[in-house]
Amino acid sequence: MALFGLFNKKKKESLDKGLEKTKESVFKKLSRAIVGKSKVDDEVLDNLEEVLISSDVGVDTTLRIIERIEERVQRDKYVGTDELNRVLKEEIVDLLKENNSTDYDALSLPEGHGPYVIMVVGVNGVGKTTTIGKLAHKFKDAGKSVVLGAADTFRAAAVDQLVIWAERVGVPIVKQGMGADPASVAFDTLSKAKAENADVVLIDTAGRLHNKINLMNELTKIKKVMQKVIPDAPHEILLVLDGSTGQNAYEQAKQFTLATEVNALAITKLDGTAKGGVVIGISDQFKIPVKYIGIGEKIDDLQVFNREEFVDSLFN
Ligand SMILES: Nc1nc2c(ncn2[C@@H]2O[C@H](COP(=O)(O)OP(=O)(O)OP(=O)(O)O)[C@@H](O)[C@H]2O)c(=O)[nH]1
Repeated sequence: MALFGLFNKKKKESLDKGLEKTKESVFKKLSRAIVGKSKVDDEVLDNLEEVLISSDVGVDTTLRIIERIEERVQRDKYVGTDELNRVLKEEIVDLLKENNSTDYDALSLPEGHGPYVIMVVGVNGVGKTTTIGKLAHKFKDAGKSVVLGAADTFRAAAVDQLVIWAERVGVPIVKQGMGADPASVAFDTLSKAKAENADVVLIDTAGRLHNKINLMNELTKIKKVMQKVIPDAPHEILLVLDGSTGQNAYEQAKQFTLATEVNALAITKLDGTAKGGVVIGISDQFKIPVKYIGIGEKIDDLQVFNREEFVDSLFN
């Protein structure tokens, strides 16, 4: 229990530190929004709307949050500005619950399932390879056997980088030469994982967005070939987005959700940006749960997303 408490404390400290910039910016704006006001009225709500939109929460999600707070003000008759932080936290957590009603442990996999296959997608440079490395480390730490598949064969550097991560974490990797067919790499990876009865497979893919049809065709082909080995693979399509790109991340989410059935999100580089609000907006807008957040470059700087912890860290 004491050890668990220590772990949680460490996790919270890293989260607070990782979200420092967003938090500072939101806090400053919020203080300005309520200056000289003792109760939440229309003017405060207008200001709050501006705060959320300028914090990259997105227009639609902001309006949904404001609507919830308006209802709350009507119901409770009086909401003091000193309560605004608490009310905001509660309403945002409830909103995020709509995308994922149960609190789950992202690292605990279905029992007796065979290899759990995660296909990782996202454009170059968002932190895909790094996220796969960190995730492999997390699963390994949780006692799972992991196999990596280097199906981003478009750039030699991408394979090399994943090899470095595999060595660092101490997990096997399946690769072929540069320019090889990504679907063939995926096939080999799943065959190895199945033969060795591995717990988790993480497949890196090339995320070229220049042509939606190409992207769709490529991802569909990889999936089809995977299903020859494991019929219900991939179990998870994890889209990695760079949180520091703000509105660009929304656009990428739009393109990828049109191209394939994304069912989990990892949002990276939340450290060093004031745009952390994207986590709330993207999850709400696309109705896809955020499973992981990246808050630094080091191996331990990936956290399993917890909406209460996140919102608490942002608005405290
Ligand atoms: N600060 C910070 N940097 C990160 C995070 N995640 C990844 N990075 C850095 O972002 C850069 C790009 O990460 P990669 O993992 O190479 O990105 P990728 O999407 O695989 O890109 P390609 O390898 O070019 O396809 C690297 O320098 C990483 O160290 C994060 O959460 N925080």
